[in-house]
Amino acid sequence: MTGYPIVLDLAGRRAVVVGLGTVGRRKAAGLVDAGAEVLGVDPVGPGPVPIPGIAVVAQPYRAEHLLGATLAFASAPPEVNRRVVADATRLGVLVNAASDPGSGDFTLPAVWRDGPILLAVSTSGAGPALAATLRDRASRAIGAEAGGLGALLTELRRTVRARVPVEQDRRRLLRDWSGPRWLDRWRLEGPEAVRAAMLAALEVAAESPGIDDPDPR
Ligand SMILES: C[C@@]1(CC(=O)O)C2=NC(=C\c3[nH]c(c(CCC(=O)O)c3CC(=O)O)Cc3[nH]c(c(CC(=O)O)c3CCC(=O)O)/C=C3\N/C(=C\2)[C@@H](CCC(=O)O)[C@]3(C)CC(=O)O)/[C@H]1CCC(=O)O
Ligand SMILES: NC(=O)c1ccc[n+]([C@@H]2O[C@H](COP(=O)([O-])OP(=O)(O)OC[C@H]3O[C@@H](n4cnc5c(N)ncnc54)[C@H](O)[C@@H]3O)[C@@H](O)[C@H]2O)c1
Repeated sequence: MTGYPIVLDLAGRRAVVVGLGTVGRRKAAGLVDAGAEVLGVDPVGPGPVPIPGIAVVAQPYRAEHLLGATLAFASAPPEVNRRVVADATRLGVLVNAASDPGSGDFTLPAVWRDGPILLAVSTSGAGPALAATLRDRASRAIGAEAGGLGALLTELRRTVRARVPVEQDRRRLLRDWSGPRWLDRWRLEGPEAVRAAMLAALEVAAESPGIDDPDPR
């Protein structure tokens, strides 16, 4: 069985990472990338290369460290992780268990981000290194244009909603701008050409409702 993927908004929410070794540091860095408020717990402290953006409690793990957490990550030695999983479960905090994944609530996919685009690949525990290989291959297939095009769409979708009065026109524009030809055009002609063409189509839809795209390349 595979799990249920969701995209969590962790901004301003606390994630507690117990154990800041190789695995815990990777989890903590990914959480910072996602905007979480990260608390690391490790008796050794932050280690020689501190992770920017995380707070560290230099103590052996205690259940109190989980208070106020939205997510917990058990990435210490297995005997500590078992306690983290038990405490988190009792407190209703969802927990990732690095040493015994089946005992926790969720596992992590291999991730690629570019602007608003997020690609996540899971092998459901079959092979984490394979997840990273598939992630690398899929991100190359998506290409370097997607992040820029995504960011432009974030901006233009707002303008479309504000300025294009006819729903059919709005839908036609937004569906068209999500087609693969715009990725190709971004690569061949550059971001400014794409932006100008989209703004021109937006202008037509705003000023002359019901007219087709004048630039349907
Ligand atoms: C994808 C990624 C995300 C992340 O953690 O950020 C991730 N592991 C990564 C790397 C990685 N992990 C391991 C290796 C060494 C090679 C190997 O063993 O294959 C490498 C490769 C490397 O280090 O390059 C060893 C390992 N991992 C787990 C166990 C325990 C077990 O399987 O029982 C063991 C054996 C430990 C031991 O030897 O005792 C368990 C889990 N690792 C998962 C995720 C979850 C399943 C995801 C899935 O199946 O898709 C799961 C179930 C739980 C979890 O941690 O969430 C990240 C990619 C980083 C990136 O490149 O972006
Ligand atoms: N999920 C994965 O990808 C993956 C990969 C390799 C290993 N593992 C498992 O993850 C765990 C961590 O692996 P690692 O390679 O990062 O190990 P590591 O030895 O590098 O790190 C473990 C950390 O836990 C800390 N620690 C020890 N006792 C603690 C306590 N009482 N409270 C808080 N922290 C404490 C240690 O100081 C150390 O920094 C292990 O249980 C291992 O079996 C998971």
